[in-house]
Amino acid sequence: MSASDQQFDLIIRNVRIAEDGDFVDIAVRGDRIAAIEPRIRCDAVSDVDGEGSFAFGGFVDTHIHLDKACILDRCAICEGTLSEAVQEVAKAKVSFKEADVYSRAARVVEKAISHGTTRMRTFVEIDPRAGFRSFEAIKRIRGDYAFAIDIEICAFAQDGLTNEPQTYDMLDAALADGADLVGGCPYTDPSPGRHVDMIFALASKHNVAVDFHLDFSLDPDRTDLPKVIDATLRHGWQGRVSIGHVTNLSAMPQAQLLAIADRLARAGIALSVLPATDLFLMGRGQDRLVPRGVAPAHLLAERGVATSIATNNILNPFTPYGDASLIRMANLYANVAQLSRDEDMALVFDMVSGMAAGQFDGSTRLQAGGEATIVLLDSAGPSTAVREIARVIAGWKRGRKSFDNGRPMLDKPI
Ligand SMILES: O=c1cc[nH]c(=O)[nH]1
Repeated sequence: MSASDQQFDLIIRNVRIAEDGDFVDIAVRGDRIAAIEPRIRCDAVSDVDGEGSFAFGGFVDTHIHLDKACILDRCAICEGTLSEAVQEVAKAKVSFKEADVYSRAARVVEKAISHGTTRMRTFVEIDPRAGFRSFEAIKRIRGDYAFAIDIEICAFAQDGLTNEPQTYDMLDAALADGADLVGGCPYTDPSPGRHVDMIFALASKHNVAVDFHLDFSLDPDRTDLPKVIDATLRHGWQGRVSIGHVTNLSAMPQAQLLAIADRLARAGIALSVLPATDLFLMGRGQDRLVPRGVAPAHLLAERGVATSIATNNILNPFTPYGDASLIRMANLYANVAQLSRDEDMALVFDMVSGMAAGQFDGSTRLQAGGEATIVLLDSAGPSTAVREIARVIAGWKRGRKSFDNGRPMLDKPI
């Protein structure tokens, strides 16, 4: 039966769902897409003119730290190094209160929603300094903003495990109390190999995915990656492991890089690249020709590695900038990676949308029968959106309008 003459809750007319594609209408009933067809004749409770915009399933942020966002006023940045950032946040989190974490995280989540993000994975530090206060706050954020965004909580050991065994028990408790997955950071632990094993022990016990901050240096020979690959294969965790940063990939000869890409693809390990942080923290100590330190995710994606570009930190010593915009991150990555072809732009768009969603077992493809989570961009399609940092117009989560940025209006003199 054609969609015409049927009754829908929502119809969004005159949108494209592919670069420069034909215009279609998207009809929604309840929380599902009922039809995507040209010129649907129907009655709908809400009838929206998409005015030629590009419709897709929303941006997916695979790696963000909501708990320590917006704390520039509490931290010093003198060196701009990784170790300074870790130490400054370790000091600051001692005095984090639940209400304070909630209000800073809410500020960032609301920005992310208005920038078209419909899913995110947030790390939350759980250790003797942070206690469970950040975790409790972020659980409330997850519930309160579920109308617009799906938030995954990764219980995270930022400051080591073997040096602080209490953290292990706290992560264990968080995983029993609503954390979705577990995250580790081998490079801050005196025993990185043991750290990797402890994180996998928690993942096995709770049957959850794992996400590591990994290899944050420019030394290709200093790496914990083989340990993570071995543990992934040993535990049969293919498709359930992500690694973030891995900045040393940017310092490798291409043959070595591609060999690693093939190993990652075979082990089903996904890579998140965080350009804003990596550009800020890498290459300190050089007064000229500062290295970029951003892993070339597009080259790994071409070898079959699931890759994503994410925002990471916002307004703290790891990244003293940020607005939680993934289309801005995509544009930054394309610029840093010196990309120019349409197909590369489309790949970069995929790394903040469809391919990123794959890391969560999800999809952002708009299709009849699929979830009616829809975001409109002022663009002819993905490639153009990355080039131009397309304006985000409005979005619906499971069929319900979740935000509307309105249309810009020029007031020309008459
Ligand atoms: O260890 C790290 C590196 C980057 N960003 C973090 O939050 N932690």
